[in-house]
Amino acid sequence: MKDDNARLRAAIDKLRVPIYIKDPQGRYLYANELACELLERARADILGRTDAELFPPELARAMQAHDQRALTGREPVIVEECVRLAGRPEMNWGLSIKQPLFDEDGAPDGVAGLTIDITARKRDEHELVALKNDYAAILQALPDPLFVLDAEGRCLSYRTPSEDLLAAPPSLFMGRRVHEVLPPAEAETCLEALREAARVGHSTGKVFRVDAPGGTRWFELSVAPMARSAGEPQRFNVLSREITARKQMEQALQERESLLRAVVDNTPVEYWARDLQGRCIMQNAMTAAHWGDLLDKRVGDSGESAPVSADWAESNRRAYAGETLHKEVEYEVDGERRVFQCLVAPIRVQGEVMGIFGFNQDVTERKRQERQIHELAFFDPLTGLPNRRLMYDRLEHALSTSARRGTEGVLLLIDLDHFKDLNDSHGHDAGDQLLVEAGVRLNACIRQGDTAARLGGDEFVVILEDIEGVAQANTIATRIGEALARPFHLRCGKDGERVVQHVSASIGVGAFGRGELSAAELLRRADTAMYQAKAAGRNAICFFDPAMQAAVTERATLHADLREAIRSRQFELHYQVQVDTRRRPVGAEALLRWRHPHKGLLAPGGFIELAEETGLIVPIGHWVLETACRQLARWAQRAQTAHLRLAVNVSARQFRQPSFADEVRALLESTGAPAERLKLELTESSLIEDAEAVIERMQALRALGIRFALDDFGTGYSSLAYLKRLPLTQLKIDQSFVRDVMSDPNDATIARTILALGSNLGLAVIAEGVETEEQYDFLAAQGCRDYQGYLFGRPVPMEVFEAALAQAQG
Ligand SMILES: Nc1nc2c(ncn2[C@@H]2O[C@@H]3COP(=O)(O)O[C@H]4[C@@H](O)[C@H](n5cnc6c(=O)[nH]c(N)nc65)O[C@@H]4COP(=O)(O)O[C@H]3[C@H]2O)c(=O)[nH]1
Repeated sequence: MKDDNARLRAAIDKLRVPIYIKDPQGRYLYANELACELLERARADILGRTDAELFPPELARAMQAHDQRALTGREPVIVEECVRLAGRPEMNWGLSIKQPLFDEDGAPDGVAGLTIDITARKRDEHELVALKNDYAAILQALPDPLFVLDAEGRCLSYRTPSEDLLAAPPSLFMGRRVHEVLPPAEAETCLEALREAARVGHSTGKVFRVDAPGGTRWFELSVAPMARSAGEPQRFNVLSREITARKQMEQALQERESLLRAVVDNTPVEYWARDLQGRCIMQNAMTAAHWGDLLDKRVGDSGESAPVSADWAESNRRAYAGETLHKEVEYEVDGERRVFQCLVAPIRVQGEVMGIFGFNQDVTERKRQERQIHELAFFDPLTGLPNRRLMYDRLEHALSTSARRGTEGVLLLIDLDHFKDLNDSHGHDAGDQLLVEAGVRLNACIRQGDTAARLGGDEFVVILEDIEGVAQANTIATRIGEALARPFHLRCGKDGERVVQHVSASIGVGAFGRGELSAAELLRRADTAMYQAKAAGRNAICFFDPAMQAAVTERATLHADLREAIRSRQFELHYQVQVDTRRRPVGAEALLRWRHPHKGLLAPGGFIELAEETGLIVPIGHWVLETACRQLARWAQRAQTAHLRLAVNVSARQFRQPSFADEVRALLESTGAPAERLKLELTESSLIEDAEAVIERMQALRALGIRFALDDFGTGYSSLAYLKRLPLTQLKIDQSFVRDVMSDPNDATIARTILALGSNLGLAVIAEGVETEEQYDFLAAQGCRDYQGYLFGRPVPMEVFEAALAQAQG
């Protein structure tokens, strides 16, 4: 027995639980090894001491109080105590059991105690409490309802900041499965969220809807499975967030986008939009039809031609920079050129450019219709010429321009003679053909900028702007009359029988540019003149203005007389002597005269211009050259005259004849005139057109020995560089400079300059129109070597010239 007690005592001593026994006064009677270890004292140091001597006062007081309670209560006291033991910095928790001890008489005999270390459990408990607090705080802060559902979707509990956030009153869903509360499809969505959460650990984004009295409400679920112990059924935390507002916004956006799409897709325009990177982010069906699928592509990726692409790139660049552009472009669609009106503009979000968009509207058809309308409104459908309205418009414009610029113009009113007869005999179709052809001929007779219009029926109007006097008007009117007089080849009847039709025109001319005149008044004048032409037997041109008419008539007469003059050889040549510094005759200039049967001897000033205009100068010039060559040949045979040169004026028109050089060569041959004695006087105007041909022609003649003088030098605009290239031998100072050489310093300077220039270019210079000794002296002082003018002799017939020559030589 004694051994057993000893073994028990040894075992208690070794137990890894602190065990102690105290006497009724609280003195330790026993402390096992671990108790001594924890107090870090030797057993002998502990035994006989009280808690007050071993522990901090507060702990000691508590321990004594527990002991006392056990003794008083006569039953064990179990307390949890927090002890900070020496050598252990952290708090330690112990579960102490205080067993009161009694002697045989039942009197208190002390306390036996043991303490179990519950520090770890206590720490867990603390953490759990903290976690619970956190959880509660999170739940508190949750803006959305949180449900706990089982795997069948039964609501086990819920928590919500407000019942308004619930899809239904709690009474409706608490303890119920989702299928009992929601329509099948929505319930299935919820269950699917639970299944997914069970499978992968969470589920987010599943949306179900509820048709509530106030309208449809949407909820988005976030589901997480709850932790469970073995054998526990699966439960889920389900967060249900109401997203009705977002859904409504999405829906509104979708509706708007659908609306926009519907509009954009059904509007007959191309629509596209690009993001900031230039990629196409939207296109409508029409854009796709024209350009193919552009989505994600940039400008240039869809096979446009380089210029189109460059143009677009530039427009896009400007739109990205914030500009809105409206433009009209033309490009090819399915091999056909079409016109598009385009808008390119920035897409702004809160003021910032986030991309660009554009519309391209195919306006080809509209343009065509507009053109058609314009043509119908302003052009005669038969001939395509401007109609009366457009003619009036142009006439008003011409009148104001001529008033502003001080230029002259005329209006021709043209009526086809006997046109009605053609209509009656060959039908309207033939008449129409003739009118169309007449329109074409009218247009061919006028310059660009002039107007030929059809007033209606067989009446046409031609507006000639900026003309040089009545002569030019008459020339064009005559040309028109001649053009219309050419035969018309028409097809008549069903068989298309060919008919040749001749018509003539009566033309009335009204002039404008001199004083105020309205369009209506001008037209009325032309109309009056046109009736005069009709009255004069048709096929005629009549001018409204009597003075004008007189001038035209006079010109017409002169023209006829000129023709007759050529036929009946009414021309003569007079010769004006040319002298050197010592006033010795060195030659003559042949000058044309016309011995008119009624008007007497006429100087060229009265007819040479008309001869030029009408081309009659060509045969006249030929006669002059031939006569001059004969004269030269005669001079060549006599020693007194063999050295003389003969200068002959050649008009521009005559010189431009391609056959001119051959003609001169043939004349030299046929007459035997010495070429080196012949001098052709050309004016600057003959030389400016078609420079290369002129030079070539001059060189061909120069090669024969013929010399060239440049007449009227200084009055034209020829560049010196060009003149240098011409094979000239002489410059002629125009008489206009010589006339005032003594009184006008400018003319003196010009004369001096021409002389210096001639010397520099190696050209002889002759001064014409020398009338006084002073002029002669001045020119001589400037180095002039040759002269012509009344001072030395007037133009005279050959007999007179030769007599004067003999006298001078004699
Ligand atoms: N006031 C004044 N006048 C003088 C004096 N000396 C000569 N004249 C005139 O000046 C003109 C010189 O001829 P032009 O400059 O070749 O100017 C010529 C020439 O351009 C042209 N012309 C004359 N004959 C012909 C010809 O056969 N063929 C061509 N194509 N044109 C000719 O007609 C123009 C005028 O010829 P004309 O009336 O004969 O007038 C001549 C002549 O009579 C003078 O001291 N004082």
